[in-house]
Amino acid sequence: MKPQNTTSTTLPIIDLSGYQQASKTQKQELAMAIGEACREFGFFYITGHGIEESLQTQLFSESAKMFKLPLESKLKVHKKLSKANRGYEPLKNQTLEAGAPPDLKEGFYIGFEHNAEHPMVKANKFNFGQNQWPVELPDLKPLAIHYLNTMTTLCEELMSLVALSLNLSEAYFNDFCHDPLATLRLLHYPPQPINPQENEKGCGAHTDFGGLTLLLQDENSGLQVWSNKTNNWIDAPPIKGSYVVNIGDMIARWTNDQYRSTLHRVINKSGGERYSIPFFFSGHLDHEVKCIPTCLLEHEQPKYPPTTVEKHMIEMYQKTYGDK
Ligand SMILES: O=C(O)CCC(=O)C(=O)O
Ligand SMILES: [Fe+2]
Repeated sequence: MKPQNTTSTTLPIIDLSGYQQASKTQKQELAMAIGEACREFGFFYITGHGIEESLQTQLFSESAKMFKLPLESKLKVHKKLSKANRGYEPLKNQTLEAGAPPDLKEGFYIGFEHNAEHPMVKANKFNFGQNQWPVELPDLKPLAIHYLNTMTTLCEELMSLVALSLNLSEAYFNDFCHDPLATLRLLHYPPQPINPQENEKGCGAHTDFGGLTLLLQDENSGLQVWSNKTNNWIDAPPIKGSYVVNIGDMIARWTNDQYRSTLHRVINKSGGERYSIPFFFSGHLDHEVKCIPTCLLEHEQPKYPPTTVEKHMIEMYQKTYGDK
């Protein structure tokens, strides 16, 4: 159906250095660059984001240790034992591309460490609850929680730039950003088999469900992004220290697809083990997601009915996990 070769087109790289001290004009310039990338690709890299490389390296190191634990240890923290989808998911547990074989990846889900008294936990909100931590790795918890908090702040900044890029006030998405669902996912991809089943790959073609995804990759390529312009897959190779940022379904719904929630997939042809760490910023679960009036062009109708963050997230988990 779709050509399998990739082109050498590259995704834009946006340097956020100096964002904290940026003038209004400088913020507008950054916002313009983000807007352009969101319209054309729905994907871009960020550098100068302020997340220290040593933190990224430590997290990769803990992640590799976690996946190297005996299966028996990992199964003790299987995500099916958690009410909040936290913990380990074995290889081939999720099918991100409908009709394709299950994904050749294993993962580990981490969220904010809220206690049972937190209002969102008490209200049984989707994916709010306790984490599960492998006893063998005492350093993982403080590191991952610190990383989650830092990434959340970065996403708040990016959401205010997204707002500016749409000619909205910088604070437009503040309610969305309040008490958000934010998920860290440690991923491990074994090498692509020499004789894969038809359409079998690390991660099937999919769009991300939430607001923003910030992906940290190790040195191994594998991520490919669909380009509507060239009708082809574009490689998104790792750039040391950077994040690949992509727009999730909610921003596409808000903007009536002016900003793209773009298909992407992973084929780990590196020959070695590939590790990646996506951070999903999904926002406040009760937030309504419906077309922003100023994003509707003349004579256009909203393409998607209004929904809430929570409804959309539940629907997407059901779609990709089936009864698992
Ligand atoms: O591992 C990657 O490079 C991408 C992962 C991804 O797209 C996802 O988890 O949604
Ligand atoms: Fe994704």
